[in-house]
Formats: sequence, C-alpha cells, structure tokens
Amino acid sequence: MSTTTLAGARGAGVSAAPVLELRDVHVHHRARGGKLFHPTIVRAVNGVDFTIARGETVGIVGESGCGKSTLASVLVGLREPTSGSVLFHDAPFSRRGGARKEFGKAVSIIFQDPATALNPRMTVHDILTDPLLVHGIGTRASRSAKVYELLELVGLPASAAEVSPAQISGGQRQRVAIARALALDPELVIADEPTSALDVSVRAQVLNLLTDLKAKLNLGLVFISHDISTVRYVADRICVMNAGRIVEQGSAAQVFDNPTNDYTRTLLGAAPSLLAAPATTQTPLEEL
Ligand SMILES: Nc1ncnc2c1ncn2[C@@H]1O[C@H](COP(=O)(O)OP(=O)(O)OP(=O)(O)O)[C@@H](O)[C@H]1O
Repeated sequence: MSTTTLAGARGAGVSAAPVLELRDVHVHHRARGGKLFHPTIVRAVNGVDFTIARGETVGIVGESGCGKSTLASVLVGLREPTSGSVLFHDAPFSRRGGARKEFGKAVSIIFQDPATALNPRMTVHDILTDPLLVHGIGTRASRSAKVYELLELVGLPASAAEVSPAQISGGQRQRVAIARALALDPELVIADEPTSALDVSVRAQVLNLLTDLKAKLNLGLVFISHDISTVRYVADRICVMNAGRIVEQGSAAQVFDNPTNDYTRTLLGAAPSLLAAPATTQTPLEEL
C-alpha cells in the first residue's frame, strides 16, 4: 500500500480545538550517579508550551539529549510534569485523575525500536488484541476481526497475525507497532523516532504509511526525531527543541526557508538527507 515516494499530508483536516495542550511544562530529573542528599537536577524539559489538534502533524526536532523523549513521556501520560499543566480536551489532566482511562485510549505512542517494544513471545494477533483486552473492549470474535482490520490498515497480510515479531523484518515489526498504536482508535499518536532503528530502505515506506494513516483517520500526529530532514517531510508545524526549550516554532516552510534561530540554522546546516537514499520494496510477508 505504501509507495517509495514521499506523500505530503500537510494541513488536511486540521481542527481548531486542541486535543492536548501543555502550558509551561517543566520536567526535572535527578542526574544519574549524583549525590543522594544534594542531587544535581537535570532540567530535561524547561518551560514548554505546546498544542496539538486532530488532523495535524507536529514535528519535534532536536539533538540527542535535548529532552524530546522526556517531553514525549509527558505527552503520552507516562510522566507527570514537575510543574506546569497538561490539558486534555481543555480540562486539566493528571495521571492520577479520573480521565486516565479515556486519555489512555485517546493518546498512543510508537517507540523507536519495534524489536524491544513488541514482546517476541507473543503472536502479532495477541499483541494487537492486548490493548482491547486491557480496556475490556469487544468480544473474542470482534477483537479478532479488529486484528485483521488493523493489519490491512498498515499494509500487512492476514497471515502476519500468526507469526511472532521475531519472525518478521524491522519494517514489518514497525507496522505491527503502528497497528497496536491504532488499536483503540486514538485521536493522537506520538511517534518517538519511529524510523531511526529501521533500515534506510524502509524508512520512507514507514513515513508514508504514517502520513497516509494520519490523513485517513484524521489523527493528530506528534513526530519526534533528531533528523530535521525527516521531520520536514511529515510535519505541518515544526518545534525545534534545544536544552529543554522550544527555541523556534512555525510551519514547515517557515522553519526551513526562514529560520530565525541560530540553533535551527545549525541543525539545518548539519542535516543529512535520509530521504535521498533509495527506498526498496519490502519483502512480502506471504512468504513466511
Ligand atoms: N530518567 C532519567 N534520569 C536522569 N536523567 C535523565 C533521565 N531521562 C533523561 N535524562 C536526561 O535528561 C536529558 C534529556 O533526555 P531525553 O532522553 O529526554 O532527551 P532526547 O532528546 O530524547 O535524547 P535521546 O534522543 O538521546 O533520547 C538528558 O540530559 C538525559 O541525560
């Protein structure tokens, strides 16, 4: 279903009301190996304001250690900010509050490495039914039907249901991870470096799949990457992050054509073009 040329999905169906909003969010970590009574504090996220609505793709880009994954953990509700607020559909959200279950269905995450994110002892069928079981959704038959619907959505054959993640390629595993992220019909998907662990040959296919799905399902997509050339192809809006802060934000065209921040210029100057590499066709799963 995916092609090797990049399909932009910019601007389609963006709704005004944010699903998620961060206001002046700070996250502090105790530095690893620090003193017990006088710990050094790492300000991993240092005053971030951020919004995302259905139908838009927001790219978060910055070098390793700038706080992207820490921010992702707040966006997906895995971590409570040290200070600042998270609003979910305009209401204050806390991991300990009543909206946790609703939030868990509405916001999902795709991790960098599907080899570690998916349990190799489970079949793809069980991996995809797991979120439905956890949320008590459907019957055995309807959950199974959903598995095949999800596989089709991510361009995998029905036969993929019976294999384990260890038996398929990295690109196919990431498609399974994407299918799992879609199992609960989320409004937002946070993709944290979703192509960095993949062979260059399948990166463009996975990017195209994400942009196709975002348009088809009217998802909000937060696309996190250290690679500004990757972010450029998927994002409507780009947030450049440095040392825990968003130092520049704007449409993809603004940030690329008229960067206003020195750090953005440095990132742009250093960017290799991942997408210039040739993409090859993926091995058909039917052969398994
Ligand atoms: N659990 C933790 N305990 C202590 N320090 C942490 C923890 N997690 C992250 N950090 C520190 O916080 C800062 C931001 O890390 P984070 O992983 O969020 O950045 P990143 O941009 O995602 O980097 P990478 O792409 O390398 O993961 C770094 O200095 C990191 O060492």
